[in-house]
Amino acid sequence: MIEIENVSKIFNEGEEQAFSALKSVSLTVGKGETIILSGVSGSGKSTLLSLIAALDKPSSGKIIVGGELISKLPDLHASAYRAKHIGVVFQHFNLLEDLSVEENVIVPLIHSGLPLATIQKMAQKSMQSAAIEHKATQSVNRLSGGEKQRCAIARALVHDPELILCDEPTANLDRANSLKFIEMLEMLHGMGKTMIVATHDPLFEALSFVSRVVHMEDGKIVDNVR
Ligand SMILES: Nc1ncnc2c1ncn2[C@@H]1O[C@H](COP(=O)(O)OP(=O)(O)OP(=O)(O)O)[C@@H](O)[C@H]1O
Repeated sequence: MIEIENVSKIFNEGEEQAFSALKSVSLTVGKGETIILSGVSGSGKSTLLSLIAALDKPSSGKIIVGGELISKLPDLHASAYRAKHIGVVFQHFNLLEDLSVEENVIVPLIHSGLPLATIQKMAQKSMQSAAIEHKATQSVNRLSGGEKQRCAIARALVHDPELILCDEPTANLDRANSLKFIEMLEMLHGMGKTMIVATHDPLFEALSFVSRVVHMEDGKIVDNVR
């Protein structure tokens, strides 16, 4: 599903403040695998996720997702690739606070060209999967942290992506909500989704549905434990 070959990322390349955030990283992730990316703050986890999501491009190396070379996609194609294949859940949820839950959830479908009734049905289904449909009409700014996270999950799932990327998804959740989030990941794993979760959270250690913990240090993968 994902092949990452000798990927390096240098920020501010060629300038005095050039910084090498990823150093020749190689990783293969099979379809349906759940991978934990671990490592201290600054080790390169978010940078790697953003390259897989084609939100940024590597300085060198290749990233192939589902047979498509995404490391060189022009921006327009990169957003089409995300809209079709990727769901992303961020630490800070990245929701539009003044809009309702349902309005946030349909954002990824705005340019899909699908009829409104279809979009509303897809949003309904996704909000049900994420257990947030009872708050559909409520503004996001009045939700609790756990509810915001469930709204973010509903938005990430609305277009039924095969690949789900999570960046520190439980950093702003209490233990009970973190455990609920993990249950949801397990359900998505059962649906055959491929998932990569960057986290420091010890709750993710030794989960039965996780196939590997990939440990990063200083821009490199130092351990790839099955
Ligand atoms: N746009 C940028 N310009 C310059 N340096 C950057 C940029 N983005 C990230 N970096 C640097 O790259 C390194 C890796 O950052 P990254 O966000 O990938 O780490 P991380 O492992 O995800 O950390 P955290 O757990 O804190 O999110 C850090 O030292 C960071 O300061």
